[in-house]
Amino acid sequence: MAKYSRVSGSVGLITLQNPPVNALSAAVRQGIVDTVERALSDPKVKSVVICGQNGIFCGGADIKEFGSNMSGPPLVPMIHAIEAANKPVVAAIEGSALGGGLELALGCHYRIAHSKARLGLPEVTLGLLPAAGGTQRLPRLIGVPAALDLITTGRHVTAAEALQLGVVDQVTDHSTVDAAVKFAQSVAGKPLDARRISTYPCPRPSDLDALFEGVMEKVRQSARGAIAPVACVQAVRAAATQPYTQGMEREKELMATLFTSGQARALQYCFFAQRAVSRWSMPNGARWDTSKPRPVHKAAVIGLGTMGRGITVALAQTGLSVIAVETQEKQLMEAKQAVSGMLERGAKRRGVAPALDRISYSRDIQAVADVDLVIEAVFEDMGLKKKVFQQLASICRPGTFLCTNTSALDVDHLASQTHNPELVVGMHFFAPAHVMKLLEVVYGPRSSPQAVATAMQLGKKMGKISVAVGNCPGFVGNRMLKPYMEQAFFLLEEGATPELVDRALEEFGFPMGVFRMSDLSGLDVGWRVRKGDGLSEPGAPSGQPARIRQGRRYSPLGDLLCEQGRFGQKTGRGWYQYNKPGSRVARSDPWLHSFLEGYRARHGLVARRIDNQEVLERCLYALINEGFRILEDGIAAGPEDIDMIYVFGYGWPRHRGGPMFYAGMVGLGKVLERLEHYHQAHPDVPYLKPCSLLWRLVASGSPPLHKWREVIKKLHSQL
Ligand SMILES: CCCCCCCC(=O)CC(=O)SCCNC(=O)CCNC(=O)[C@H](O)C(C)(C)COP(=O)(O)OP(=O)(O)OC[C@H]1O[C@@H](n2cnc3c(N)ncnc32)[C@H](O)[C@@H]1OP(=O)(O)O
Ligand SMILES: NC(=O)C1=CN([C@@H]2O[C@H](COP(=O)(O)OP(=O)(O)OC[C@H]3O[C@@H](n4cnc5c(N)ncnc54)[C@H](O)[C@@H]3O)[C@@H](O)[C@H]2O)C=CC1
Repeated sequence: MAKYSRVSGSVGLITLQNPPVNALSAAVRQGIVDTVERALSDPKVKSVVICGQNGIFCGGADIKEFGSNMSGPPLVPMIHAIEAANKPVVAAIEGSALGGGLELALGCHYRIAHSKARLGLPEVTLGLLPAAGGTQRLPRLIGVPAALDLITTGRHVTAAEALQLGVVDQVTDHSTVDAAVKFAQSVAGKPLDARRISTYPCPRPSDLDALFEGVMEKVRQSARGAIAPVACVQAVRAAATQPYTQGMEREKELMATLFTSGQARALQYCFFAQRAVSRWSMPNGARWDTSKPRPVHKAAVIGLGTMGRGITVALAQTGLSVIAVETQEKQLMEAKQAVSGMLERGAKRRGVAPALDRISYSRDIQAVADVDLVIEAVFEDMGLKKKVFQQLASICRPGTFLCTNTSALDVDHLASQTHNPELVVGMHFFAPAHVMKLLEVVYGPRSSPQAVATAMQLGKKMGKISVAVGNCPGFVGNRMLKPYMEQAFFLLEEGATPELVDRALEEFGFPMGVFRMSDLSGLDVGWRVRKGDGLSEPGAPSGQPARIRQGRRYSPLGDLLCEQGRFGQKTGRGWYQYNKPGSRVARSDPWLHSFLEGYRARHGLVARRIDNQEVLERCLYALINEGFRILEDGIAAGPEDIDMIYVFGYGWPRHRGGPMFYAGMVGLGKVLERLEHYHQAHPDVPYLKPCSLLWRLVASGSPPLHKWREVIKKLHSQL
């Protein structure tokens, strides 16, 4: 809807009304068409102001309408009618003007923004392009390079930057609507020809071809297979090289291709899934809307290694006081330096003062006695962690939440070391903790809803995408990684190379394939875990074939590399070779290839040709199958939780929506059929055996993802 009123005698005021973000639904578009017509036909009205209610101009097209039969007046002619009006139209921009909202404002003759407003064309992040003239008007207004930047990245700019770029005409610290009404009065009756952006010639930089080639190359590299950024460049190129009307045709044509693409569906799914995961629930019925978090003002971090340092930075940047505890003098000194450096660099980027004085350091765990919440990040060693939790339970004042950053250990077992297990949850950050967006909040059977709510809220405050998950080895993300990596190892045994496997996964859209990733994080990490699990004794345990452990197929390849001191980047050798320890550029290693040949010969394995399809199917479907098991076990409440964990924590390409969404896109029947096929070929690999939830979903006609919860509920009720 749009409300119409006449203010100050001669100004028609149109207020967009569609909470919470005044998205341009069919009703809003109809309201704009009607009210603009009314204002233009009222002789008492000399100028018009368009604003949005509740302090937000407009969040763009109504994304919820995209999947449905779109009715109502289309945006393009509506914006044209505004631009063609013979009375000045002023956009009063408060809060946000995004996507179609900014395109509407670009159709107006003037734009006035509040100093706190944010503007942008984020369509590319939804797999689209600004198809209501945005790709044609913006370059005409601010030039090709700046428009390309905004349109291909989708980044939001502040009002100050928008003013500097020339997107808005004025910025105010006071009431934007008052300023816009005053301004509208001052320009009433003035000629408008020079204010219609579509009539501007598009500035043509002399090196146009080189400019577009450079941008296209950059965009293709960072897009990792996403098609929308490429289409955005093509649309802006049309603005720079063709008359406006033809440019609009090109914009429409490109949008039509994007609009129906699977990528747009995946990205729009991610938009809503990202928000849906904050509405968490636990199997015992506790939920986000009935569980009140407790405020956290002061927190402690125990252990200042890789993770503790990042967590300390993230907490301090959020405005909390932090007590940072590290027992080793040398580590403490290094940590102080590293944390200060990270804070200073971050503050410089954001143009604020570094939060150095919010942190106090100590070697004595007694220093945490009066904090509201503790995050333990000592070595991944159950014995050590148990001791730390026992200490915390006796030192901290009653009611303190005790959290662990363990990546796989049993949170409930740690909780049992304290007098108040209900106050214990996992807060599983990802490295580097002050940068990575994902936080898994792990609840055990005894964690209280308030502890979960508090950790979730703290995560949100830190700018994380927090996902609440149940307690099991590896939780969600690392549990699913196990079958994925296992398949990659098996593929090497069967004839693949690390290069082949990584290439297939990187072409799929992962920033790094499994072996490059493993070299980066250190092969010794997994080795230690496998040793702890009794898997990686040198040589086969007596009476067992070398490649069988605990009754199932096992690949000792990773262990054999570690035995040679090949820990990855840190030692300059791993699945690849590096110029020197710590170097990042992975090079193919002939040693590794002959090592693989020798290994196969020793075990009587005959290398066969493996193609990309097999790599993707075996690695990804094994991972997805585990995702279904996680849903079946109730460890994740819904597929969106798993998908956001993979998108934000594991580099799953966002334009493929996350593993569970991807399974739906491929077709559950196909995933099931391929898993069965591979399981028949490898009956000693339990991860390839399709799980019962997948069978159940296929038997129920492969319902769309938003209906999976019903099937899961039924499955649980029958158990
Ligand atoms: C051939 C076909 C031709 C079609 C032509 C289309 C041409 C186009 O030009 C296409 C477009 O406009 S696409 C839309 C572009 N706009 C955006 O991407 C902005 C999305 N929204 C935001 O960034 C933040 O919500 C924002 C910054 C606005 C506010 O952030 P907050 O943190 O304050 O609030 P959120 O929690 O994000 O959002 C609150 C609730 O509003 C829902 N929502 C937000 N934007 C929406 C939108 N544009 N459409 C529909 N719903 C939207 C959001 O889901 C959330 O809902 P709940 O989770 O239920 O609370
Ligand atoms: N490194 C990673 O990528 C990730 C690690 N994690 C988990 O985070 C935890 C920490 O891992 P990292 O930071 O990598 O380990 P790290 O080895 O870099 O650091 C551990 C630190 O804890 C200190 N420490 C040991 N005992 C202590 C005690 N009693 N009191 C205070 N400090 C003590 C050590 O001196 C060391 O500085 C582990 O549980 C790990 O599984 C979780 C996510 C990712």
